[in-house]
Amino acid sequence: MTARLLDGRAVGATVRAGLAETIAAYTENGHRPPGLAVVQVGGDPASSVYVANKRKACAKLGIESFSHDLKDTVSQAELDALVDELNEDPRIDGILVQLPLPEHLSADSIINRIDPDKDVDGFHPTNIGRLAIRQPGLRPCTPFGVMRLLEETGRDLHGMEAVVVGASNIVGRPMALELLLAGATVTVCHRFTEDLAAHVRRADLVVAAAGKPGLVRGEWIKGGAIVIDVGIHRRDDGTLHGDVDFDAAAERAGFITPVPGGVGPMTIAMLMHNTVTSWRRRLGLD
Ligand SMILES: Nc1nc(=O)c2c([nH]1)NC[C@@H]1CN(c3ccc(C(=O)N[C@@H](CCC(=O)O)C(=O)O)cc3)C=[N+]21
Ligand SMILES: [Mg+2]
Repeated sequence: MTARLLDGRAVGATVRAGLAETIAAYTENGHRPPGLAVVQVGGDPASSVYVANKRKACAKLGIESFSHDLKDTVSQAELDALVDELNEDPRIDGILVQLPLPEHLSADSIINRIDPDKDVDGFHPTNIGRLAIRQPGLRPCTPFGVMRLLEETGRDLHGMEAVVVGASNIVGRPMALELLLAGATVTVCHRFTEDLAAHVRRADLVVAAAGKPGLVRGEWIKGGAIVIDVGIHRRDDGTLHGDVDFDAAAERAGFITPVPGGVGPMTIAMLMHNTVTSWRRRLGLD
């Protein structure tokens, strides 16, 4: 392997340590701690593990977490009422409603209902709009985490040919906006793209976020390119894999993220970052 690893666990830990310091400095001066509300609907085991990890990460930093575990039979009206209550609660700086939601509930309507200044996922149309016009509010966590990882490469993104594979609301599209604002020339590939290989072969930076295991082949990677893998898939043997054929890509890339241990831990770190940003703004600390 020739690529250098972009270690999301290590960079995420650095981000979290910085946040812990900020929180300690202000709470020692008598300010209330940051508060994050985590709403989970139904008891999906994978989701529960993930939510429990977020709570632990919060506690370690000095963020107070408020858990709301709702039955999967909860009505839209009840969920709406909870979001309204959390929007008004002065102890709460961030609201995260774990997705996906059961079929009978509308994720769009919940995302739209969350106060954009408490939308620590960065999913609200206001926050996506702010990003699009370079007035970032709360930035979507996964693309934000990727931008933080890219800093580790020390490379200048200006003029770089960046190819984003996947155009989802929560990763691909905001990722393209982030890279555009950073000065890259951005191509977004998606299900209707005719020759994915041709686009990837030109890329100095590839962000794979299609949700298809092994979609991006190692032989497509340009020598020295940066490869960021947002995909996460569990095989029957329990091992995790991304959207990139890692072993072959690592032979050619300059930098590459592993799965696990790459983008995933950065997403959580940036969720904490957004919670602290929202808290500072709410307390007038900036
Ligand atoms: N409102 C909302 N916001 C989210 O941000 C959100 C969500 N809903 N629903 C579920 C997805 C999934 N997601 C992950 C974040 C980090 C890891 C992560 O840290 N993964 C570890 C591996 C974990 C393992 O071992 O299973 C890694 O990549 O190293 C995984 C998954 C955030 N999500
Ligand atoms: Mg797609």
